[in-house]
Amino acid sequence: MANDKIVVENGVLNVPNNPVIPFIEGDGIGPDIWAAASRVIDAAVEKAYNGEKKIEWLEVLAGQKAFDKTGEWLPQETLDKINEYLIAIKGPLTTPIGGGIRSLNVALRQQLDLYVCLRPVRHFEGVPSPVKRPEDVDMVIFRENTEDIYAGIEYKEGSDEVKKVINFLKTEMGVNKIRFPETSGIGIKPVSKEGTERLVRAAINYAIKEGRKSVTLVHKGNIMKFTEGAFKSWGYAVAENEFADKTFTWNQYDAIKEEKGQEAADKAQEEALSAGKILIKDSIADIFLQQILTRPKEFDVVATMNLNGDYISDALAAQVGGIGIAPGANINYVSGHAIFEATHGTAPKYAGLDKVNPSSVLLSGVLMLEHLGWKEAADLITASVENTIASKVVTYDFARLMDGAKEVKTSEFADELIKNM
Ligand SMILES: NC(=O)C1=CN([C@@H]2O[C@H](COP(=O)(O)OP(=O)(O)OC[C@H]3O[C@@H](n4cnc5c(N)ncnc54)[C@H](OP(=O)(O)O)[C@@H]3O)[C@@H](O)[C@H]2O)C=CC1
Ligand SMILES: O=C(O)CCC(=O)C(=O)O
Ligand SMILES: [Mg+2]
Repeated sequence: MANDKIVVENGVLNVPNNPVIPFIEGDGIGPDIWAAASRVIDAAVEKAYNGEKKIEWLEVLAGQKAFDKTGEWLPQETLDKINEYLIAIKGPLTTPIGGGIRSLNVALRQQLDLYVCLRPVRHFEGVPSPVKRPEDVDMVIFRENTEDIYAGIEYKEGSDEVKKVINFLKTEMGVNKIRFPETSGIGIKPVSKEGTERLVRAAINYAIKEGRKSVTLVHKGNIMKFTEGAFKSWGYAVAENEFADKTFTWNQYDAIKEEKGQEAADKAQEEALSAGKILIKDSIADIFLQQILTRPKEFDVVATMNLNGDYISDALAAQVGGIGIAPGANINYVSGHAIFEATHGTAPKYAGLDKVNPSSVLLSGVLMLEHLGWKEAADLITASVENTIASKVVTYDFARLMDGAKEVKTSEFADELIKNM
């Protein structure tokens, strides 16, 4: 069987029938969930296309497995292979806290410039949830993936570097409000116009393509004016400059209100929305976290910076059953590179127990199949996840919250998904 490369031509993916797709198994629970998810993906592809299409998986190393075999945490060969084959999928990788190596997950996103972290959040019927109407949650998070405080520009307390930075801030920049300068670590938060524009552009393009109603820019711009506040202003400008005929912004609403009064602004917004325009609005991050719980129906596509997006992803995942079922993708819409990955981490206490829910990495695989245009296979998996959960055969995370559920292992859940396909 001929192996082949996925290529991007004029912005469109060209996917052969036997594409080579690199995978990183991941640390901790990675091997358990990847073994289960890859079996389900293969079964769905086989069933959807009667053997005409098949993914040729290519293992690439990162994390502990890479270190044990090569002495490197993220070998150049791994980056080269993903670069070459364009699309990859990965399990979670461990990041030590408070020292040690920087996040390999973040490094992969930065080095391949995968500027969008796409995390759709929807409810599957029957999945236990802490909220009354989890079905009201149907949001798609566009998290900026390459900058912000998450970029890892940090200087350790007591180091020569931090002394230099603090001295520079004091003497060159007139900063006199570092409360304990002798014992502070310093983190730097770069947020750029270009980085914001490409993220918000991707979110609006997605909203247009998928017939979504609004894009909410989430920021803490009242406090961090030139990073998060600028994100909001640059975001509105993208909508107004590049999507004028397809969007109506709260910025425009405010301008009309100022000039002609509230009634005129309400009327303009109503007319725009009934003409099918997408509402571009914004929300300060703290109240946003309340409102996604109390009024989730008001939110649709969400565009935000890296750290906010990290918090929001796990908070929203909780509302629809937890991170065991929350998928994700890291994408560069220009180069065509993408790495699909679970939202959760390595859950070390469950490593090797064949216990956890493989749905997060599996549904990331569904996103990947959709991205490849292999919708039939993607739909088979989605329907099987729905049916299997409805039959109450689930892993521990759901079983502990469901009455009358049968708890199964990770591998058994995969068997059940394949059987129900
Ligand atoms: N993209 C990535 O690769 C990510 C990597 N990480 C890394 O993972 C490591 C551990 O992080 P931690 O903060 O503990 O977060 P984790 O997401 O690894 O685990 C936290 C808890 O979430 C639940 N959980 C996670 N995955 C699953 C699953 N597949 N099925 C069911 N439940 C699940 C478990 O809850 P319970 O205890 O209630 O059963 C688990 O104890 C860190 O090194 C961190 O840096 C973290 C996030 C993303
Ligand atoms: O890289 C890590 O260890 C954590 C990343 C993370 O939490 C995320 O991307 O959601
Ligand atoms: Mg996270």
